[in-house]
Amino acid sequence: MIDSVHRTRSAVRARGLTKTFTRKKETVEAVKGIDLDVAEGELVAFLGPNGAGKSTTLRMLTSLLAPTAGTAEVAGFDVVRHPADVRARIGYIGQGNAGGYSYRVGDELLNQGRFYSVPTTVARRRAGELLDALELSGLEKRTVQSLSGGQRRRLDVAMGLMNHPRLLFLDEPTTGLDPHARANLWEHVMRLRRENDMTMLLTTHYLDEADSMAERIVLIDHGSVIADATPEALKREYADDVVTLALEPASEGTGELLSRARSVLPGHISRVDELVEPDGSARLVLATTHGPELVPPVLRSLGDAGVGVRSADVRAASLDDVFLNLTGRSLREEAA
Ligand SMILES: Nc1ncnc2c1ncn2[C@@H]1O[C@H](COP(=O)(O)OP(=O)(O)OP(=O)(O)O)[C@@H](O)[C@H]1O
Repeated sequence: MIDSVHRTRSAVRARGLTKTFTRKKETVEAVKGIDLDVAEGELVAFLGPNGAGKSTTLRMLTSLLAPTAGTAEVAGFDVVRHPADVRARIGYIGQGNAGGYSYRVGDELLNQGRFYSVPTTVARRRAGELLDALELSGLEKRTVQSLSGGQRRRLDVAMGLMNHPRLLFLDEPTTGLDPHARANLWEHVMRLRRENDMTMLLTTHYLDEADSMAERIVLIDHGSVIADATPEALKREYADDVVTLALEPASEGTGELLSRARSVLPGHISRVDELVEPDGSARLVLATTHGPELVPPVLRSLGDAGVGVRSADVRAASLDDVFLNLTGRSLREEAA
């Protein structure tokens, strides 16, 4: 009972959060009045194209950047009026590597502890625990510049956790890492999250990462929230699975075959497209909310009507489809 009350407390609450940058004569409306609630214990990902306003939002929530308008409370404190209270309770892992290149790994962690006023003996113990937890043991005496990209990013995470935060902000934690290093970093971060019961708010360009890691996705475009739900709900609401059926050739001709096939399809299909290859072979492309479940009844109906099916392929709805349907643009292409 107590736990459920505790869990529904708000870790982040923003209303009308706005940031306008003005430089010389240029004005950039980076964030346009975002409302956001993150409950304690949630893992929320900001997903959006370059320049959407994700980092600017994160920097306002971590008190690093003053909003132009609107309010935000983080860990119960107003980010403008009580920035020190906010910073004492959060960890922030920015886009760039935090470690000073010529400093030693161990010293960087102790310096970070000092920055958060963690007593030295506690900081030493904490640094040791984090080095172990993030597979950095034995590297204390190495300089930051001698670490691999993945090790450096793990050091960033360790630095962000020196003050034992319950709320962690990560700005593109895995950008630039190879798939193995990305998976490795996530494994560590998720374990530390479980062990420390942390709330997490992160930004990412990687659709697969947001899809598999985030409990909730806040889709941001041009400084505004365009959707906010679980990955499953977003895909159900804004995208379809695509079922492609390659048909067996028939003597009656491709046009007649396709119209006979179409006429027996079950009702709950959002869209049917026909593809005819140069060699005359035909495919039906069906957009539907429940692709895998649609295949058996479609095969039965086509079979009963004497339409042979050579192969069936189901492509599950993706977050890129969601973004495409909401904005007309592909996140995958913009990221590339
Ligand atoms: N200090 C600044 N001065 C002027 N404009 C800025 C500044 N910081 C960000 N911007 C602009 O604000 C907009 C939002 O930038 P922001 O970095 O928040 O986007 P983002 O979604 O995090 O992008 P990315 O995924 O590329 O990091 C962009 O148009 C950017 O050029």
